[in-house]
Amino acid sequence: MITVEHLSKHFEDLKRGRVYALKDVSFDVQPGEIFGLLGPNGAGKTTALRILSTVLKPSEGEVVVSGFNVVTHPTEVRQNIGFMSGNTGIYDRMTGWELVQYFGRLYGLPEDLLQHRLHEVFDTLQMNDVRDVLGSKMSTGMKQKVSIARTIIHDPPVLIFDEPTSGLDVLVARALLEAINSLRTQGKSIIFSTHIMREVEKLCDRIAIIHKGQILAMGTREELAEEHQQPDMEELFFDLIKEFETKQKELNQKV
Ligand SMILES: Nc1ncnc2c1ncn2[C@@H]1O[C@H](COP(=O)(O)OP(=O)(O)OP(=O)(O)O)[C@@H](O)[C@H]1O
Repeated sequence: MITVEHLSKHFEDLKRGRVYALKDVSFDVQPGEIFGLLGPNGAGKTTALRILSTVLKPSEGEVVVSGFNVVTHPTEVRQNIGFMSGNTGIYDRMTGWELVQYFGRLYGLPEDLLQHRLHEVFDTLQMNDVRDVLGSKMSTGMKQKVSIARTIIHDPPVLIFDEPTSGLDVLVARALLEAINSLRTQGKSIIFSTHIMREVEKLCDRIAIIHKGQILAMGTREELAEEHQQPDMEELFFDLIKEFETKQKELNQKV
């Protein structure tokens, strides 16, 4: 489970001065749920996910992952999460099996448990054909499967996917989304960040629309449609952004 409360993050940028990547963001993700962070480039998605995975520290607010605070217990948080982005690396000179095994060892899994998990993960993801293939010889689809396998080898309760389908063809992307979907049924708490509306519509139980570091709307598809009287997600997305920009402009004119 993940809880994010009043999270803000700013950077001191040489050119732009203080930049708020996140402003007072709150949400939670429950076990067995896929929570979608939907926002355009620069919305703050990556910053939020980096804080969740302890790479960055919050400026304000509190983030708790599986009962551990990201600032005070980063090691425990890292043991409880799996992180996958679009460019999760595959090593040319390792086979699929060797690479996932290597990551299992990095996570400190005892050898007998590791061997059990390797068989389990390769079976579940139906990737025994990649077992002995070197990274340099893998297709994009194979690489993605190995990336997921290395993300889940330590069986973490929380999974974070940052634009995982970027650069993939539709078939590979579809297979990846199906794999993520099956992780939900195993009771994982999953965050899925993307700027692709269709992915969110298909996959996510709840959605937060994020823009310029702020959550503009949050809920299930049905709740969002009802609340904003707009059944079309894409239209809803553009309406919210337009409304936000108009308000910002008015505020700036007043100052
Ligand atoms: N280290 C940094 N220094 C200064 N500004 C930063 C830094 N990291 C992020 N930002 C700014 O914070 C804002 C949010 O960036 P972030 O990368 O989180 O967005 P994003 O939603 O992930 O977008 P993208 O899909 O383009 O990665 C942007 O304005 C970005 O320029």
